[in-house]
Amino acid sequence: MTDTIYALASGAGRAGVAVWRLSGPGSAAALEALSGRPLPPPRRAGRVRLRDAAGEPIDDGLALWFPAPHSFTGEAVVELQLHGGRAVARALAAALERLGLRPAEPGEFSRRAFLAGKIDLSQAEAIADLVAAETAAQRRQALRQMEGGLAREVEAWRARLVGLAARLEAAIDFAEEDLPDDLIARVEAEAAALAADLAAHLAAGRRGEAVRDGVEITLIGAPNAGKSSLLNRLAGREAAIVSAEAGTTRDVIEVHLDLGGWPAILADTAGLREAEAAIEAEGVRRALRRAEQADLKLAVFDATHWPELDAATLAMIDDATLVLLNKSELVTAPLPDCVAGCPALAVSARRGDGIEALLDHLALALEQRLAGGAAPLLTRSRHRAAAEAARAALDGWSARGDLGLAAEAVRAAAAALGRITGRVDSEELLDAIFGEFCIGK
Ligand SMILES: Nc1nc2c(ncn2[C@@H]2O[C@H](COP(=O)(O)OP(=O)(O)OP(=O)(O)O)[C@@H](O)[C@H]2O)c(=O)[nH]1
Ligand SMILES: [K+]
Ligand SMILES: [Mg+2]
Repeated sequence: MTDTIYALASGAGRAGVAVWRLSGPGSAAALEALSGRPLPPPRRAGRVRLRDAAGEPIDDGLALWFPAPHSFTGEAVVELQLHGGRAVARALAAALERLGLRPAEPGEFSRRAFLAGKIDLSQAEAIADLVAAETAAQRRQALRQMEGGLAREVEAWRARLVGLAARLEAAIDFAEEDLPDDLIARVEAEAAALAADLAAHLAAGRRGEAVRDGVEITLIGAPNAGKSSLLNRLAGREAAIVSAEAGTTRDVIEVHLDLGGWPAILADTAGLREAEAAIEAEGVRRALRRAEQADLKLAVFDATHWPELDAATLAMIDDATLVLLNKSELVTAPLPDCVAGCPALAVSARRGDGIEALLDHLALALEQRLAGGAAPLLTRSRHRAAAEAARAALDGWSARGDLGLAAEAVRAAAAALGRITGRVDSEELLDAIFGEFCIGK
């Protein structure tokens, strides 16, 4: 028999209200035992006073009972709204464990919902994404997927593939001369159309992954150009150490930014120079590696040196670079708005000059990168791998050769797509997906 699990579903620590979730065959009996009263009517909040087995009061709150199968997990579920204190939490957990319930594993509620067929894998992933969403774009994307946007499309693709496989298999049973003339041509045209569809979704999926993960923006520049000061200014907090000493930053320091609703990960790096000390040299290596993988680079120069510019930084500039001339408040001569073919902004991390313009520029750059075209449905590398496998199975096959092999390729494509929604799955895959959830989800 399935065991009954419990978890604090809201954040731990002090809070006005904490939400607890119980799921499994023993959840209703646990509520009756703790409240000493009959269950409230299904899906209606009822006031409860909870006591442990010794009659010691635990808390006073609200309880909701969702009889199976009409619940999130498909099992009998009880939700409790109690006060969010540590002592209440400890007392309730102890009382539930005495009643035979056990703490839920991360993602276990969603896993049970998946196993009960309440949601598919892509929807389960979307729940985790929604909980982790930091920007409006991430929230919108996660909601679309949670409401079945990707699952519906995948099922439509699979249905088309299953139809093709059926026609190919029927054709195998025809004698060569009885094969309808255009059958093979029609099957091939349809498979090509589907492959093109997948290719379009794969291209859009790059945007989907970038929205989920955040666009990588990396600050580079000579020591003391003011990279860490700019990071702190953009983050609105002292995330990185700033000092007048050249070579202050060594490790890559990341902050998450919401740029006009679009997500970015801004990284501060060690100042570029021929470092003598081993630790700083390692910092410079990390800076270079990070800059290479960045979606967008912010090349920071000390404007007081203008028109002289640091050569190591200039060498890193490419068409995905924005030049920042920092410490502009110290300069009276006019500064350029273009450096080495890249747009340049005069800014002052110290006074805040030009920071609004910088934020606007970044928000626009992200919008150009992430918006436009159809809303992406593929949002994870896992989805991309499955869609790419399906497209590969459809690529370069021809029903003119061997009908059996062609049918096989079409079935392989359908199976690859099925992995997105969990039609074809393994324990391992489920562990990987649900393991990244927080407890109580
Ligand atoms: N006047 C002025 N000073 C600034 C400005 N931005 C940074 N500084 C100063 O420049 C010095 C270096 O700043 P950091 O932010 O540590 O520079 P960095 O580029 O991160 O330096 P490293 O980590 O050593 O590579 C500090 O003394 C800052 O206070 C600015 O806009 N104006
Ligand atoms: K410094
Ligand atoms: Mg620094």
